[in-house]
Amino acid sequence: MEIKHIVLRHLKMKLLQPFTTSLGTELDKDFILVEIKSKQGISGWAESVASINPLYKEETVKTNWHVMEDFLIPLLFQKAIEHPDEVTERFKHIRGNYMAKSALEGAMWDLYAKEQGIPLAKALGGIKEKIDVGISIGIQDSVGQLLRLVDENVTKGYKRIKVKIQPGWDVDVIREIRRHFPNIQLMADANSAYTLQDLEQLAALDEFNLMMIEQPIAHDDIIDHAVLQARLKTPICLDESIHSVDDVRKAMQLGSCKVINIKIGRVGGLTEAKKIHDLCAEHQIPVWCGGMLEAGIGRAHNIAITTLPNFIMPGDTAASSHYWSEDIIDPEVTVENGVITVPTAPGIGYEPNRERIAERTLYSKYYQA
Ligand SMILES: O=C(O)CCC(=O)c1ccccc1C(=O)O
Ligand SMILES: [Mg+2]
Repeated sequence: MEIKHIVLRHLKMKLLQPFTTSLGTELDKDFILVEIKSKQGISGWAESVASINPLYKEETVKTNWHVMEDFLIPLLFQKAIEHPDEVTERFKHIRGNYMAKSALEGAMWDLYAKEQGIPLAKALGGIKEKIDVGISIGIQDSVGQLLRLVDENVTKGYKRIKVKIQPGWDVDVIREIRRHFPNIQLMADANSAYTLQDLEQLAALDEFNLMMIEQPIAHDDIIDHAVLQARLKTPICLDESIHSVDDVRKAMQLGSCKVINIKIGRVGGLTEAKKIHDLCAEHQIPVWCGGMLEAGIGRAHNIAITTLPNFIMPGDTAASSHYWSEDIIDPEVTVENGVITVPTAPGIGYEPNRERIAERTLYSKYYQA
């Protein structure tokens, strides 16, 4: 792959509904869109999942821009890259900054697949033509409102319902959902809202047959999670705590979880995501693809990685229309009865819509190789 230039764009998109978690409420989505153009005129695309505030993880739009501009892009320009796996190697000595690395690496993967003339899913070793998806529902003003949303999305066919929980919005809420929907695949995500002090409250969730509870305690912990998992029947799924295949190995060794949420951005890219997938498959740990309220290009990357065989559980990759009045790709991501048909065109398989991208761009900058 021969890079001609890289374009970074800061986009802002209005969410159709506010998204509330234990971390706060999101009304808009700010993100960096990466376009890497080759000398042959092909563009590889990816989104960074870093948001405007350092609430979910430390990275933000601004820190990503700084790290990409001052460190990662110069490294990409240093010498040619034959295969996207080399990007991870090239970035290895730069600590952390997973989302920044992942956005550039993902654009290189898209470019690579397009140069090969194959779908990104295939380039990654994916095998599924269709993927099952679920939906993530934020904290609501009332239980009645939440029940209406669960009903709406179960009716649409989503294969698994995830609800956000926090102290004061947990056991009673889950009990109500179960009373109305005894048989749905249901799970809860706490985004680190609890500590080991809340053991009783978390153990009270055991009677509701949840598929899993996601990241109940600290964002940087795998030790207390192991203590907690030993006391819970409900499987723990780690999200925030996992940045690498080594993190997963250690979490498995300690017994910190039974399921892994793979987010491409959180683990530094598709190459690392694949490694995590493979290690989990080897140890019969199911994985699923998390979401970060991505626009269409990030969504397309999530769809591609989900085609790998050990993505056994439905992911958070809902339809474009769940988030946006208009997405930035053609066609939009659509979900039929909880299933997405994986695109077969080369690369991410959806066409970025330059007009809509320009309308949503607050700032952009070119970097010449
Ligand atoms: O619909 C989605 O993209 C998933 C939404 C979601 O749960 C989420 C969104 C933003 C940040 C963190 C999380 C999470 O999985 O914890
Ligand atoms: Mg989560």
